[in-house]
Amino acid sequence: MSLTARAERGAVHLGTLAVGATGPAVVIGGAGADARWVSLRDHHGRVPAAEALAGVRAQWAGPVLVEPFSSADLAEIAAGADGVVVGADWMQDFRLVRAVAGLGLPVLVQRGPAATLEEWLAIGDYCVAEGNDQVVLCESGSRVRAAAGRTGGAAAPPARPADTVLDLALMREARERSGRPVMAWLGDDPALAAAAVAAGADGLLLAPDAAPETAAAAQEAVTVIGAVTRREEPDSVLAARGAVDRVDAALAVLLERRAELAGTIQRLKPVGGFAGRDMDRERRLVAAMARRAPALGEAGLAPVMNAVIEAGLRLAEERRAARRD
Ligand SMILES: C=C(O[C@@H]1C=C(C(=O)O)C=C[C@H]1O)C(=O)O
Repeated sequence: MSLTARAERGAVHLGTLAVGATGPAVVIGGAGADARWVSLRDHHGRVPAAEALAGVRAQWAGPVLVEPFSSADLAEIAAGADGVVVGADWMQDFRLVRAVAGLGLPVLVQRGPAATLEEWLAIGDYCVAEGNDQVVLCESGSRVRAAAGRTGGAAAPPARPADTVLDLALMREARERSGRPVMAWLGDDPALAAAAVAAGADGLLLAPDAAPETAAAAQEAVTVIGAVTRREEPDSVLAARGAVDRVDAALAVLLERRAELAGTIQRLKPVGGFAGRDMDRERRLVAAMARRAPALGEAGLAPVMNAVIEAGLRLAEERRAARRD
């Protein structure tokens, strides 16, 4: 079975950002993300939505989502945000969810830490019943541990990984059952970014103030792991070049790793470097690769792999010479 899943969600547009389209997964969170968000619950309702939005807009021209504190925030959110976050801690506040859905903005529904798949999907259907089908589902973890060292106040979304465990199987099932784009909440910890992308996440949700390094690590997973596991279907030169750039990023990571491993073999073989070249082994590895790259085939792969192998051997010989100096 192929690892590559076809991306075929009904896309949801957060301003200019398409979530669940045939392009790459998106990152929403702090600096370095594709979109930002702000939670008014972090401020316990003391900061008006318009003020919070203005604060983000002053430093960021892209899409902005807002999690309301109460229904009093909704008019200002409707006037200035590109989407609304239904937080994990109040996913089942039906009155507020209904009012949020009624704004007509895209809604990102975080799964409550004890909510079942059915309860979570029902919130999406609830939005649809309000005439809003612009729904993204965000798996946000189940509470499975004591809330040790939990920070951010009782109203803050659960901070991974302190007390919650992300359920990527549930996220994947939500995607299959609902046909909606799905995301994974990573908070400030990018450790599961690669796993989430590989499990089919259409996006990664980071903490609103996630460190730039967290956003960078999430983007790297979207790029490299996405290139391997997510089949993009670009329909323009620009989009196709973006997709090629992601595949090249993955190739670069693998080529560097391959050169290291081939270098290890040169050091361990009785005769390493160009002098110990084993053309039979090279032909066999090209044949094995051709089974995964049938369109290129052995004829297409052989010159590519010859160049790759020679680059590795040159690097190994340079390093050997440097060790001798
Ligand atoms: C790494 C080796 O040395 C050389 C380099 C190879 C490679 O980069 O894959 C393959 C065969 C040899 O010509 C090896 O013998 O396995």
